[in-house]
Amino acid sequence: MAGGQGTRLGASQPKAFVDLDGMSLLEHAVTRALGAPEVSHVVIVAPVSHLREAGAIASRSSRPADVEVVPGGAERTDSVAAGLAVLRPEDGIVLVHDAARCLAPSALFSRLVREVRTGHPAVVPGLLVTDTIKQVDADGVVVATPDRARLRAIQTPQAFLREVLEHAHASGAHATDDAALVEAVGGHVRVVEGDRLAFKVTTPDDLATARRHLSG
Ligand SMILES: Nc1ccn([C@@H]2O[C@H](COP(=O)(O)OP(=O)(O)OP(=O)(O)O)[C@@H](O)[C@H]2O)c(=O)n1
Ligand SMILES: C[C@](O)(CO)[C@H](O)COP(=O)(O)O
Repeated sequence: MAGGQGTRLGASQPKAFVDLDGMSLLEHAVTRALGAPEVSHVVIVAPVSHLREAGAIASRSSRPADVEVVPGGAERTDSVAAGLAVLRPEDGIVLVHDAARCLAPSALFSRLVREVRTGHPAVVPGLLVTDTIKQVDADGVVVATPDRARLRAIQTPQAFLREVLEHAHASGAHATDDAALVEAVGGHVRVVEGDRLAFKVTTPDDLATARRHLSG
């Protein structure tokens, strides 16, 4: 998913096309996705304004025949739907990934596919939460302190049996992640150990963190 604008990053171009050590975030993400032997087809969902740039990334990737580009939609869910619409008949497991999580390693893609193959229809990576999280009302008054041991900070790639994800999207609902759509239609979503490198570049600080990771 590279169809967002990256408003919180505040760069002069959409976030996925911002440079990170000589390569855009999107190119880092595509390179790592293609590095997983289980990944046979990549669909880049890009802003209408950047279809050409996305096409160039597809062309210079390690497997250009397996990478295509489609225009995204207004919200992330619309962009995912645009990607689902061009899946190939043989695409049985779908990984939905954010270009913003550009350093998620190939091994994480492979591990998620393996989890789906062992019989879990929807598998997402998550990290233990290290802060105490409080639920507040509209006035900022605490209404609950959930048990931290039961909380996970969810990442991408998120892996699904294709029919499970298509069924969830057919509901027409919107959510910030695809697992929530599956949950909303009564599907079982399993959380497995995430990867610190799969953090999301949202703000300029996150971009600086990504640069530090790459430099050593
Ligand atoms: N209409 C959209 C919105 C988001 N995304 C993608 O979804 C991922 C996660 O979204 P986020 O980090 O929130 O990206 P943006 O929406 O671009 O950021 P912002 O909310 O700061 O504008 C990103 O890789 C983004 O490109 C997308 O494909 N289509
Ligand atoms: C899909 C996601 O990256 C999982 O953590 C996240 O929900 C995207 O949310 P955002 O609001 O678009 O940043």
